[in-house]
Amino acid sequence: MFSLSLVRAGIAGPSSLSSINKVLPRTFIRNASNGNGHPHIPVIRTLGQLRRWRKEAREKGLEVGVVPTMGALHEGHLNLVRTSLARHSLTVMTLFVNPMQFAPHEDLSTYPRTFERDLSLLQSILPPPISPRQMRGLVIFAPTPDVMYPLKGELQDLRNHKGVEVDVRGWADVMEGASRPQFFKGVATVCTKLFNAVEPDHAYFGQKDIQQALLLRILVKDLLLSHPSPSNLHILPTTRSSEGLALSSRNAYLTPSELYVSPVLYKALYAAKKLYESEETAEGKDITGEDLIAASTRIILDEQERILSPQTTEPKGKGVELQLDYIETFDKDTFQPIRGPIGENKQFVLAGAIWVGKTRLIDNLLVGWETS
Ligand SMILES: Nc1ncnc2c1ncn2[C@@H]1O[C@H](COP(=O)(O)OP(=O)(O)OP(=O)(O)O)[C@@H](O)[C@H]1O
Ligand SMILES: CC(C)(CO)[C@@H](O)C(=O)[O-]
Ligand code: BAL
Repeated sequence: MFSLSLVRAGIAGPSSLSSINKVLPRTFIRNASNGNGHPHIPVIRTLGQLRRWRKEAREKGLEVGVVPTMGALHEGHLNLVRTSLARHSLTVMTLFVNPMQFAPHEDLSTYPRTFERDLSLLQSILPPPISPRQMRGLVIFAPTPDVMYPLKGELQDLRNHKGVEVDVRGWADVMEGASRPQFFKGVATVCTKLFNAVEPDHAYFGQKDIQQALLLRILVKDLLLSHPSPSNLHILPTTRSSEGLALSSRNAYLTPSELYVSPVLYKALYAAKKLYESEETAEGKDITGEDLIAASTRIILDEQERILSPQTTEPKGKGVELQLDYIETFDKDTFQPIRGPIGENKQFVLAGAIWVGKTRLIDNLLVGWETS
């Protein structure tokens, strides 16, 4: 028989659903019985429910992985979940569009919210239960803003915010932090709260947001967190479309013409990485950070010129407004920009952000190292 705790954790089979229906509060088992033959995924809404679930997992000695997201799921998110499911008995996907990381002029109100679709996608990747020993469990933690910010006040205009803000000073004000000054404060604050709430043994983030993931490693180290520990905060590679575009929830904003143009950021970063890695420059050892930035920038400016040119014969993407925000080369540990000759065996990040129409896209490539 399946035990109640296994059912609660989402790792017991559908035959046990009637028993949890009797025992668990309705909010906890929302969507418990979906009738579509897929495994159910419990949706936890409150801190109390989450803490009870976590206590049981600890008492049973079950390892917990967390995948923090803002929903509007795509294959990049699903890969994070698959990895956590494969490695740990239990996985919590958090699904919370965090107001604090959006400045008042940013896209909080239009950010895609696709909860029912997200749930179906997650159901479709859960392996069918074979035997209790082989089962893997997934729950969703989808709190309201009042659960995450119990003091309730202003969350976007931080001049008027009262309450705790977590600021990873020295790492949060360059690249993404320079373009979006309150972004990392919001991310660091909400992730500290999520880590306190879930107490995960392991946490999974995507390389697509490399600065965010590396900054969070610094956060857990500097706050002496053990759940997760810095070495258990994992960064998984970026999932891309066949054209190279990094998958992103905000890609949903792009028109077909904009989608056509969008892989230019990846192509620009890739060209600079190849330039650095080419034998010619490695032997010369004198290629500079500025050279790599210039090589990437050139590709974006050329594409900008091409799509705006009345002479262009390629209709796709024609007229799309492309705007470079930044291209940067930076040290993976200090976030300091790389300037002057890079030399050999340097570990750094090539990253950039562009506006495609009204949508801001980011991407990066790692040079001389890999994430883990
Ligand atoms: N293409 C991707 N490959 C791997 N991980 C990804 C990818 N896209 C997002 N992630 C990761 O998923 C987690 C949740 O990200 P989030 O919910 O913000 O989605 P997103 O696609 O990054 O959305 P946005 O468009 O807002 O940037 C983050 O750790 C993020 O780095
Ligand atoms: C880490 C995160 C879930 C915090 O809100 C968000 O920034 C994201 O989805 O990358
Ligand atoms: N993936 C990062 C979330 C954001 O841009 O707000």
